[in-house]
Amino acid sequence: MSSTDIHSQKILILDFGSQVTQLIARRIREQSVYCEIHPYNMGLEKIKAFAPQGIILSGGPSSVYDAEAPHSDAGVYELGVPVLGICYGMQLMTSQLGGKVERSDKREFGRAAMNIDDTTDLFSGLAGKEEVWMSHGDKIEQMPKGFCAIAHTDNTPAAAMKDEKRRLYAVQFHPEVVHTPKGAEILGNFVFTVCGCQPIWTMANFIETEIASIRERVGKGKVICALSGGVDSSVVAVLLHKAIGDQLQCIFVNNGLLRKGEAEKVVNLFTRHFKINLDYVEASDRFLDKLKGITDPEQKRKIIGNEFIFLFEDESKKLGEVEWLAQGTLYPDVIESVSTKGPSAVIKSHHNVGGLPDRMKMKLIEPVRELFKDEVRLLGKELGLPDEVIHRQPFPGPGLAIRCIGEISADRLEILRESDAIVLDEIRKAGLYREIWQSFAVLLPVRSVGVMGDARTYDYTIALRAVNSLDGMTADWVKLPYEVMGSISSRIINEVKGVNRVVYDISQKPPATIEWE
Ligand SMILES: Nc1ncnc2c1ncn2[C@@H]1O[C@H](COP(=O)(O)OP(=O)(O)OP(=O)(O)O)[C@@H](O)[C@H]1O
Ligand SMILES: O=c1[nH]c(=O)c2[nH+]cn([C@@H]3O[C@H](COP(=O)(O)O)[C@@H](O)[C@H]3O)c2[nH]1
Ligand SMILES: NC(=O)CC[C@H](N)C(=O)O
Ligand SMILES: [Mg+2]
Repeated sequence: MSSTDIHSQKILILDFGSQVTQLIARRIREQSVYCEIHPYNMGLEKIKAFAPQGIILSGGPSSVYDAEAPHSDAGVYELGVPVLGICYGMQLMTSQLGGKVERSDKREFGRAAMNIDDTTDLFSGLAGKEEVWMSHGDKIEQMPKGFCAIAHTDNTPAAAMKDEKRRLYAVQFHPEVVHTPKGAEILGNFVFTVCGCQPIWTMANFIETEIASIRERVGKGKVICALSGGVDSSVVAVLLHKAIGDQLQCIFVNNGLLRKGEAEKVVNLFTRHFKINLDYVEASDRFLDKLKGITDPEQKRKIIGNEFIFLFEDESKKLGEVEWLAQGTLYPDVIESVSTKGPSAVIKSHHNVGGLPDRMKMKLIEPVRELFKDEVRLLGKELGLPDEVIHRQPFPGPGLAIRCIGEISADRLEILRESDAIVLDEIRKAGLYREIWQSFAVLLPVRSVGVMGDARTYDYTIALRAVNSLDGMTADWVKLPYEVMGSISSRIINEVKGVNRVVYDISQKPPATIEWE
C-alpha cells in the first residue's frame, strides 16, 4: 500500500433527497478531502464502521413535522463526531435534539444578506456580512438546548447555529451552491477546522492507491476492458495498463455506428501512443444486419446492447480464461442506484455493458466508481491522456443509431456521419467545443422540398442539437451564435448530398431528452 492511505479521512453525507446533495460532495472533494453520499436511513452500526471524521445532513424537500418526514438515527449526535446540518438537515437536528421547527409565514427563496455573529470556527475568515442562498419555507422557532445562533438574516434569527461543546453545527442556507460565494470556505472550515481533516485526497495519491489495489486483487490474472475511446473507459484502460501492463486486453468494437474517423483515432492512440493490447473488432455488418428495418428506438437500443454482449462473449472465449472485466462506472451511476428517491421510470434503456458481467461470470474492476466526470477528467490529465480524449464530448454506446431517426441504412448513416463531422468541425472552429456538453446532428426521416441550382430537391432534414449539462440528467439548449448556426447549415446543405434543410432543436431536458431516441 502507499504511504498515504487516502481513505483514512472521510466525511459522510447523509442524503435527504435534496436536488443539490451531490454538490456538497463536490465542494468537499475539491478541497482534497474524500467523502461519500449515503441514504439518510443508513444504520448507526454501518455509520460507525464507515468511521467518518464528520457527518453532513443534507437538505431535502420534506418538512420535519410531517408524518412521513425522513429521519436518520438520532445516535449520530452521540458519536462524538462533528455534525453539520444543512437546511432540512438543520431542521431535523433541531427537532431531534428538542428544539422547535415551524412553518414560516415568510418563506425565503434566493439570495439573502446574512449577518455573521461569530467568526471563531464555521465562519472563520469571513466578513461581518455575507451573501448566502436560501431555499426554505420552514424555520427554527426554538433552538435545542446548548445551541446559540452564529448568524442571522432579517427574516431568520437563527440562520446558523452551533453547540460548540458537542461539535454540532447547522446552517439554514445552502453553502454547497455557487450562489453562496463563500460556501466552499464554510464547508472547508467545517472539514478542516471543526473535523480536523487533512487535504490528502489528491489525484496523484488516488492513482498510487488504485494501482496498488488493482495489483493486489488481480495478481497474475487477465483483465478485459471494453474501450470506446470515451473519457471513462480510456481513463480506466490507461490506469489498468499502468498497474498490470500486458495482463490487460482492451477490446474496441467498430459497430458501424461510430463517428467519422473515430475508429482510426482510437486504435492509433492506444496501440501506437500507449502501447496497450487492443483488439479491434470490425463488426459493422453484424450490427447493421440486425438493425435492418428497425425503427422503434427501444428495439434499436436492445438489439445493440445484446449484440455488444454476444460479441464480448465471443471475444472473451477466444482469450481463454479471463477472470476480470473492467468498467468505467462513475459515482453518479452508483449514487443513482441507491438514491432515496426510489425506483424511477425507465425512460430509455441505456445500452449497458453492465449487463455483461452476470452472463459472463466475470468479476468487476471499477476503478473510477468513486469519481465524478470532471474528477475522471483530472485523473486522465494526471495519467497523461491527450486533451482531445479528456475533453471529448460524451458519445452514447448505441452511437449514430439513436440519432438516425427511422430506419438505419448504410446510406442514411453516411449522411448523418458527414453532417455530424461538419457540426463538430464548425463548433471547434468557433472555439465552443469544450464549453458545450454535447453537440451533434440528428437525421430526421422527414423529407421536404427545396430548390438547388434551379432544380427541385426532395431531401432529408438534419436537426442540430447542442446542449449544456452538468451530468446529463438535466440539460438546456445552447444559445449558439447565429453565425455558427449559419455556417453549419450552409456547409451541411452544400456538402452533404441528400440534405436540403437544417433546423435547430431548442428543447430542454426535461421534458425532452438529450438524444432523440
Ligand atoms: N465501440 C465500443 N467498443 C467497446 N466498448 C464500448 C464501445 N462503446 C461503448 N463501450 C463500452 O460501454 C461503456 C459505456 O459507454 P459510455 O459512453 O457511457 O462511456 P465512455 O464511452 O467510456 O465515455 P463517454 O461517456 O465520455 O462517451 C464504455 O465505457 C465502454 O466500456
Ligand atoms: O453510453 C451510453 N449509452 C446509451 O445507451 C445512452 N443513451 C444516452 N446516452 C447519453 O446519456 C446522456 C443523457 O441522454 P438522454 O437525455 O438522451 O437520456 C447523454 O449524454 C447521452 O448521450 C447514453 N450513453
Ligand atoms: N431546501 C430544504 O432543505 C428545505 C427544507 C424544508 N422543506 C423547508 O422548506 O424549510
Ligand atoms: Mg461513450
